[in-house]
Amino acid sequence: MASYPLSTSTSSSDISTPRSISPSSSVASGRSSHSSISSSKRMSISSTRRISAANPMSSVDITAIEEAMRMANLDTLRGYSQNRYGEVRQYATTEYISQSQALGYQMLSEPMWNKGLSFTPEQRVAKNLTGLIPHVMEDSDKQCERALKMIRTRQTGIDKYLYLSTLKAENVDLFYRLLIDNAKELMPLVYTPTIGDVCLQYSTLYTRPEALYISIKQRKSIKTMLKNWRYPNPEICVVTDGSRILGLGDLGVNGVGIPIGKLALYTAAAGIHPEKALPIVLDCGTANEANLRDPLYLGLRSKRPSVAEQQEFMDEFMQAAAEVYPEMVVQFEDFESEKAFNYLDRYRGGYKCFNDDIQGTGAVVLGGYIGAVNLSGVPVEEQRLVFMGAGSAGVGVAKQLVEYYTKRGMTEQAARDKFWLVDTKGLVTRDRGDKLAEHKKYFARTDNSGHQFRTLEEVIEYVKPTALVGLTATHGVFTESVVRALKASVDAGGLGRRPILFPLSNPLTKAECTFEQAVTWTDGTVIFASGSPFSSFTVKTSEQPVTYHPNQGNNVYVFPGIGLGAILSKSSRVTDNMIYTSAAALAGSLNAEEVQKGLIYPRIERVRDASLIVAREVMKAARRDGVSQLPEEQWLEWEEWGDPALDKYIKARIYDPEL
Ligand SMILES: NC(=O)C1=CN([C@@H]2O[C@H](COP(=O)(O)OP(=O)(O)OC[C@H]3O[C@@H](n4cnc5c(N)ncnc54)[C@H](O)[C@@H]3O)[C@@H](O)[C@H]2O)C=CC1
Ligand SMILES: CC(=O)C(=O)O
Ligand SMILES: [Mg+2]
Repeated sequence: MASYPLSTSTSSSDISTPRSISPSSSVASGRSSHSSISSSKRMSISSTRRISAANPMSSVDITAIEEAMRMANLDTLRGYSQNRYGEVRQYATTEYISQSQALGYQMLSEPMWNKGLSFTPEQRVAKNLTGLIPHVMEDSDKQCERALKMIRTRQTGIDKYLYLSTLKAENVDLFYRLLIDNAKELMPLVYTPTIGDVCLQYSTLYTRPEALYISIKQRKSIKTMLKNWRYPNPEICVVTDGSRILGLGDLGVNGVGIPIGKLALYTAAAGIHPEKALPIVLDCGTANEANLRDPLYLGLRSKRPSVAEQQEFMDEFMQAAAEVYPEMVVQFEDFESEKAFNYLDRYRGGYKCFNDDIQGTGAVVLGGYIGAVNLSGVPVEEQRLVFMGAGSAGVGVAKQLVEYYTKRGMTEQAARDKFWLVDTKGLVTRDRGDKLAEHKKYFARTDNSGHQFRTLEEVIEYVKPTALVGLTATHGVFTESVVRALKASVDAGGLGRRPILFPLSNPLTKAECTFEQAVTWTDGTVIFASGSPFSSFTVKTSEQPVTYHPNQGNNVYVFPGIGLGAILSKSSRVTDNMIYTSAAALAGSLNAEEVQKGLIYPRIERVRDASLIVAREVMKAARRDGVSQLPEEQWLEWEEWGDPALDKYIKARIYDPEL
């Protein structure tokens, strides 16, 4: 057990000092005063000044606090202080019972400031923490070891998730240190697949708010609700209306687990500061009968209103968000297909926004496809792709791949002809007889000579594809006969060509087939990527066992870098080129070991490295498209020094938890 001598000297380094991100001059404003505080507990400006002068939180800028109070029209102060950016903000938790004790408890109860057992002796004395935490001082490794031990003793994914969630609510640095250093083990807990189970039960599991919950019933106060967010000036927001959560359907407000999880990955994978991440669920009711019947359900107990009314609400949200947080990039997540396409078209010209399911998924699959084609032995021009699923993800991916082909010089028509999309009614054709959703029309085939192909087997027999992509949210649709037919159609000439098989639906229970099935049914030749992670699979042979490694084809490899790139380049819009570039950057981010292993994505442990490369290239694309609002001199300087200068800029601005 580590021990240390207690010293009475105070440290010059203050925990509240900004660390890795450049200071901002913005201040919290517009908050209401808390008149319920008894007068004995109130602090006047002068007492604040006295506290600040007397105690070691000496970096607090009194002028800025006074300015914040003036703007908020406050005559009493309830715990304003500065965060790491130098921004003034309000403590939600502060009840000043006595100055000396309050300071220590504040440090421990504020998750962004709590350093657990890492507080140095100097900090413990300076912050009046002595006696409030055990004597031992531990580095981050030791504290992570304890947390990992606790996680591993828990039996279910949800129990592990709940432990992690509590940790995040208590000690943000420790949570992110743990997540970053143990990405392979822990990412499936805060993200897919476990987050799917969490969303299904969110209303029962709920213990504390972690997002903004904006209901259509309170649509006139969206701005007020946005301003009520705990931290000032968020830079990235992930918003859903819960209408298509992973492959689990309409979960209503329970879908909020997705924005929370995605933003945890923004921090872990791209170093967006946790204070700058804003998860939002727009509650418009739900079509989910089980939720509507659940007495514990936390959302509006009503069916969704008309599409037009939901759109009006979305219009109001987008306007309010841009007004309250003009710098914030908005990521649309898990909106049901029609809305997903509509909102992207509607807002992308006027706001800084992108759709992760359409554009992020398009980019991540393109990134993996580039590597997969190289491994397959089938030249890219000869590839023929069948997509099972023609929703926001299926169409988004197919369109991104069409762009890839056209950038390689193919005509748009020839590129489009490489794709056969299948949905619940069979091959999507112009003359199928049903009213095709708008987003499917682009890929509707006209070369079917009036014949309608109803099953995937029929489509494979007809198309003879080289690649099969699943985005159906339906487990088991890649049957043994389907996968064997794919293999046969790729390897018809016995040239050792390999099939590309991407069952991409989430969570794991919705994957179109498993990794083990894919390996077995293709005799180990498959090039495989799934949306949620599968384990490696070892086949025992008469000689020595052969282990096959799956890839995870999930938009987590691009959305954090797209968001970070858009933020750091101060982009006024998220352009198609920024999205496209993210795919190319991802494809180029594998290291030699990964290439040698036959992977098509970097190992998930390296997602942070990949995100930084993606962010850098997205920034450059923003500049090329004329949407970066960084000063021209800055870009000229980077041009002289090249990528290392830009990398340095990015690295200096990202969050790296220190304990
Ligand atoms: N790996 C990744 O990064 C991503 C994975 N996804 C996953 O993709 C899935 C689909 O998402 P969306 O396109 O947004 O959903 P969606 O509901 O818009 O589309 C689903 C499509 O699949 C079709 N479909 C459903 N069952 C089918 C069946 N048995 N046979 C043939 N077609 C069938 C539907 O007709 C529809 O065209 C979800 O599970 C989602 O989690 C989505 C985004 C990213
Ligand atoms: C990964 C993701 O965005 C989805 O499954 O919806
Ligand atoms: Mg999604």
